[in-house]
Amino acid sequence: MTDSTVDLTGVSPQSKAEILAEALPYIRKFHGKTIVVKYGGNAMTEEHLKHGFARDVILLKLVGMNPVVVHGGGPQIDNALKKIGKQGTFVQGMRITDEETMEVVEWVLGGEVQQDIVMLINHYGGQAVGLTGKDGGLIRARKMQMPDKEKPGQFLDIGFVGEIEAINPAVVKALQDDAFIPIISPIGFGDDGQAYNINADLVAGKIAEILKAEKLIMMTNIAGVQNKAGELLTDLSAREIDEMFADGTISGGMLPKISSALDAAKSGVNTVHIIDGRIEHSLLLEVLTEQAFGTMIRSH
Ligand SMILES: Nc1ncnc2c1ncn2[C@@H]1O[C@H](COP(=O)(O)OP(=O)(O)O)[C@@H](O)[C@H]1O
Ligand SMILES: CC(=O)N[C@@H](CCC(=O)OP(=O)(O)O)C(=O)O
Repeated sequence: MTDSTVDLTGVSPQSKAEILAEALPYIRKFHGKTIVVKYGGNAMTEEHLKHGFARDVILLKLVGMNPVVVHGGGPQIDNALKKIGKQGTFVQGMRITDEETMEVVEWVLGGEVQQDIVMLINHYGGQAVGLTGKDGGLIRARKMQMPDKEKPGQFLDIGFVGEIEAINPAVVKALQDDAFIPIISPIGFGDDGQAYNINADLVAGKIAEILKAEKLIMMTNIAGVQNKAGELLTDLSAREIDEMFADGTISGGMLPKISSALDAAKSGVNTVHIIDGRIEHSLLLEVLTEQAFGTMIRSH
């Protein structure tokens, strides 16, 4: 048994068959549809989760869906920064990115993390191709203007953090048509060739929107969005999200996540989910079963 294999010895043949049969309507419904998966750095901290994820993505592709993976790597960047004696600092969920940090970000995201995912998917028999925003002009970015909450009308300088100016999905579409699985690193490029560090949730949301994805699934390190009392909210409307932003219930990395989830839902992505990527095969559970899971973001 490999470390990504679930032990089914106690499960009866009948139950195994039922699990497979339950997937059939979902396979039919999502056949030929694009599923954008945001694979957060916190959902890839354990080796067995990475193996399980790679196999899940291949399975979705093999049954006729078009998975597109946008990966993060926040904790992995933090580890690399620690090695050079630097500490990661965030403002409203965005990493302050000086020149040295940008070099680390490019190396960790576009190198280590992306190649790790590509290698695992290929190891299990899929055909993954790694892309950064530079490839095929995929992500054009500019320096992010971050409003200073203390000084209305002014902006904070958070370095080489980018916001998306435009997405050119041609390269992703070409790969999809050719049975490849695109693995996208959230690094954008300015017209002058400057690389920008973009929060992976923003890239995933925008890619889902541009590709007219059926689903956007954000895999993170928490069961879903919680209210002030710490209870899991199984679905959230735009109005509820506004209230939670206003009263501070949503903070840190959840801020860009919810914003881009809501933008994607409003822009026509049919279903948007925030799920717990620490659960083995959470991706399959979300796409192929009736299991209610995580938080669904509604556009109205
Ligand atoms: N209302 C909330 N509900 C759930 N998580 C929240 C909330 N507000 C802030 N968070 C934080 O957001 C984190 C997820 O964002 P982040 O760490 O950026 O994840 P990822 O690396 O997967 O993008 C959670 O682990 C949690 O600490
Ligand atoms: C600007 C900014 O904050 N960029 C992120 C990019 C990686 C990311 O988003 O990773 P997760 O999805 O694992 O959080 C960062 O530097 O951490």
